[in-house]
Amino acid sequence: MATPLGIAVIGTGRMGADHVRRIQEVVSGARVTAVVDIEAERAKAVAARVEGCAVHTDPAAAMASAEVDAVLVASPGPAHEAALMAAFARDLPVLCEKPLTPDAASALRLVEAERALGRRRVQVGFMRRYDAEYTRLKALLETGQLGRPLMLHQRHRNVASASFFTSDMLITDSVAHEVDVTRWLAGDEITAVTVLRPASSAGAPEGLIDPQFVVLETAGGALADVEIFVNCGFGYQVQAEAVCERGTARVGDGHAMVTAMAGRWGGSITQDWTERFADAYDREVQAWVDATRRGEVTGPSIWDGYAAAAVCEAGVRSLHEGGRVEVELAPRPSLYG
Ligand SMILES: NC(=O)C1=CN([C@@H]2O[C@H](COP(=O)(O)OP(=O)(O)OC[C@H]3O[C@@H](n4cnc5c(N)ncnc54)[C@H](O)[C@@H]3O)[C@@H](O)[C@H]2O)C=CC1
Ligand SMILES: O=C1[C@@H](O)[C@H](O)[C@@H](O)[C@H](O)[C@H]1O
Repeated sequence: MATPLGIAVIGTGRMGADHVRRIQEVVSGARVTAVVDIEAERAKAVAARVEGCAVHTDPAAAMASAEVDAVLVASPGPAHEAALMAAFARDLPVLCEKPLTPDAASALRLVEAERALGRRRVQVGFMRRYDAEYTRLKALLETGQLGRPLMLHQRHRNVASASFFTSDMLITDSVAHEVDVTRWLAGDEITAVTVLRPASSAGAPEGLIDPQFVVLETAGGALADVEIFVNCGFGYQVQAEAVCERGTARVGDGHAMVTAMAGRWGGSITQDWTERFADAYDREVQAWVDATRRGEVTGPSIWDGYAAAAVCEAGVRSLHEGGRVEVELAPRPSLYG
């Protein structure tokens, strides 16, 4: 394809607007030809920065345009199913922000709909798979030098949660990343989840169960623990340590630069995901554009999105009912290996 890939960006909030900027200024081989938001003024403000960009309030209307070759979905999770079904109706390739959907049933409907098309059309936005530190960890584990991973310790801290954040969203919106990382690094499905509740922080909004402590079990017997704390107040920290048979490997300590000055030693902590994972988002979107222009779909699949949704749903049950909840996955279609 000699002409740039024409992309419709659905949802022009924080992530959508950042992806529009990325496609226009960082990524090669693509341009934004349409933006969509149910808040028309927000979409118009973003479109005003892009020459020749159409504005819509309905995703299906944008997808009907001959200028749109592919779709980037950055609306909230509950709106993803409708947007993806509209893209499937036009057989358009999609990069869908995580979570694929907030529950397993809707995610499975999407797996079935893609399977009915007979080929993959969707890459799910689990961007940590494109982060330099996480890809090095994955590559090291794949060499086998450390032996099998037995345990994975993960920490996920946000400075403060959004006003609409619920206790369930700590799992479905935030821990969804660690669920994907665990499946990806272990190369295995997660079979059970236990969510424990430490005392909630006085810094968290009234009624929000924050922090939470999540234990994931894999089919091969590995254990992963995740501390999720979305009102830690001090910084954005995402860390993972793999404990293997012959050694350990750890990423996310944030020691990219350490300064020594005026009798003090130390570094700074990133404040949010747009800063910590900026390079990962760039690589993720470029990889999607490149694959789409080759007529391929790579990266995290709709199955990965479904599996994460099923694990998160089990986690939400454990949060409310207590105890260990087993994950029930539908049979994996051959399309997903
Ligand atoms: N990969 C990552 O690290 C991150 C991913 N996300 C994901 O990105 C997505 C968007 O998150 P944010 O940008 O933070 O949310 P946001 O609330 O800032 O923006 C969402 C936008 O979508 C619009 N919208 C709502 N329903 C819509 C619909 N049916 N059709 C079109 N537009 C609609 C809203 O009006 C709003 O402008 C979510 O799925 C979220 O989980 C968010 C933050 C980081
Ligand atoms: O995906 C993201 C947000 O939606 C979520 O709310 C945050 O907890 C994550 O750190 C961020 O990467």
